[in-house]
Amino acid sequence: MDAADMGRDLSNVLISEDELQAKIKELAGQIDADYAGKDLLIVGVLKGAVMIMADLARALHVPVQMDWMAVSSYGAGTKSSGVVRVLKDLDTDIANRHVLVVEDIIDSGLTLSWLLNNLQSRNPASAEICALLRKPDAVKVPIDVKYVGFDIPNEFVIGYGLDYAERYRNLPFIGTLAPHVYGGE
Ligand SMILES: O=P(O)(O)OC[C@H]1O[C@H](OP(=O)(O)OP(=O)(O)O)[C@H](O)[C@@H]1O
Ligand code: HPA
Ligand SMILES: [Mg+2]
Repeated sequence: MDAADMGRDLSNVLISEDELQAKIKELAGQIDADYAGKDLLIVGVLKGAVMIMADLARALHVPVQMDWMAVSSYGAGTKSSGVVRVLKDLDTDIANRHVLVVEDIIDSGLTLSWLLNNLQSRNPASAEICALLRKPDAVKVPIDVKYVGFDIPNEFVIGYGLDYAERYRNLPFIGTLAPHVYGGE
């Protein structure tokens, strides 16, 4: 796929690279203040959270350790299957640790609600969520999110870690997908 193909697949740019980076600095400032003097473990949820984890971690000033979980509920489609599968568990024992889960998006909320329950059963000192994007109109399970970057409309988005059928993750901005790509009008 070349740049022209990529351009035709995009419907529009929802959040620019500059807006993303400014928001990440703002979130990092809040996290720095809240976790000052604490030992923080940030947990990225593969694969969508790779970009936000990499940029957020570099914007933080508090010392952190990084770990990763891989879960999948979307497979290759644009709808959550509702079934969360753990593809890779943490390497770290999180008992008595301050844990901040870093996610690219809360859509239905099914993934994070399941994940938070799972992590809480391991007795961390605290477990909070930082999500770059949230779709308020799509949420099916209420989730207590401490840090949110942007509330966005209920449309399928791509870029900055977010994929459609494993593509577009490397776009540096968030865009919406043209309906022709996934079989719409
Ligand atoms: O709130 P929900 O409706 O549960 O959707 C959010 C989840 O779906 C996506 O993951 P996906 O299963 O596509 O895996 P990926 O990160 O590897 O793309 C996204 O990265 C979140 O983890
Ligand atoms: N885009 C990409 N992946 C997703 C989305 C989305 O809008 N919602 C949940 N996973
Ligand atoms: Mg996905």
